[in-house]
Amino acid sequence: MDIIFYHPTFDAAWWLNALTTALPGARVREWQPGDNEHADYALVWHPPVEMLHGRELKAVFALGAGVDSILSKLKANPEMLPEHIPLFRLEDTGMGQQMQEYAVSQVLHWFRRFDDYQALKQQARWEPLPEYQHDEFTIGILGAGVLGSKVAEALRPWGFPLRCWSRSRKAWPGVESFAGKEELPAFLNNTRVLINLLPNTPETVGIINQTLINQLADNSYLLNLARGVHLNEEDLLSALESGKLKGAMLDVFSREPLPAESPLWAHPRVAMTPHVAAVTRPPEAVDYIAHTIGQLEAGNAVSGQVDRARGY
Ligand SMILES: NC(=O)c1ccc[n+]([C@@H]2O[C@H](COP(=O)([O-])OP(=O)(O)OC[C@H]3O[C@@H](n4cnc5c(N)ncnc54)[C@H](O)[C@@H]3O)[C@@H](O)[C@H]2O)c1
Ligand SMILES: O=C(O)[C@H](O)CO
Repeated sequence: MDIIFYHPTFDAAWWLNALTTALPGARVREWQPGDNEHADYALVWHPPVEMLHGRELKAVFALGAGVDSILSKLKANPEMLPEHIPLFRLEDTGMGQQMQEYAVSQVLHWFRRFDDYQALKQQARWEPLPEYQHDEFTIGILGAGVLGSKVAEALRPWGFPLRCWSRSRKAWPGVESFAGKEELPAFLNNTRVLINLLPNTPETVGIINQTLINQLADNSYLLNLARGVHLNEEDLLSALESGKLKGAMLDVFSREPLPAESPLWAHPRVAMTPHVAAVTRPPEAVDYIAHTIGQLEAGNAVSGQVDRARGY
């Protein structure tokens, strides 16, 4: 079996070695421009069109959870990967735990009013504030997939009312499930902390805008862990200005790296990280890909295949 690998920043030597160990007998090589030799599988992130074009591959694996960048490339270059070649993505592979850590720590930060105490400290003010109550801190998770479910699971023991929104209804213990566009208003009503874990699709671009934010509880908080294009950054700034939103924690931005002139950098109620909420963990990713290839070779059903028409 021949496997080609391409990632703009990962240590290819490490991956080649790990894949060869996990798939004994496989010949794994780093793809280089001009390499048109046979391959059965391709492991990629931001691949050049010519890497995949014209190949009769058994499958392609995207080396991340979100497939928006490869799907938009495929839209512009459909010949790059014919529809009959399946595209897989990473499901969890350690990202779930990272999202849990991020979400739990940030929700508790807001719930315990550390943002307020930080602001008071700037003014050298010693001022105990009233406690927030769990029942006034409803947490709504947009996107109830692999990562949304892990975040819900980690938040459950903390006693906050939990709800999720997705295309189809979920039956998760302790989580109220809302499904489809028609139930979005009910999901937003009274939500105090909105956590975004949707995929980037034509239906979800710009979803966190003024209309959506206005339906949240007053003094609410936004945690964007998915993609920058989900959020209208001007509407966010207006909502912070009006007081509708009390704070935002952003990991992803409409332009990355965030341009120096963005007002988000200096905003006192916006915190941020540089798209690191959940990164690909190579050992877990290799295990997952090796297992999936083994299942595909054995003709067994596997999960993680991207539905190109749906966009995720
Ligand atoms: N910031 C980071 O570091 C980072 C890391 C990993 C993933 N992500 C992002 O997180 C996203 C989610 O990952 P995942 O593995 O949980 O994806 P997933 O495909 O398992 O889950 C997606 C969820 O969104 C819901 N959904 C999709 N379109 C919808 C629509 N139009 N209306 C309602 N619900 C809709 C689905 O029903 C599903 O519940 C990824 O697509 C990626 O963009 C970000
Ligand atoms: O989708 C992912 O895996 C991360 O956001 C990296 O882009």
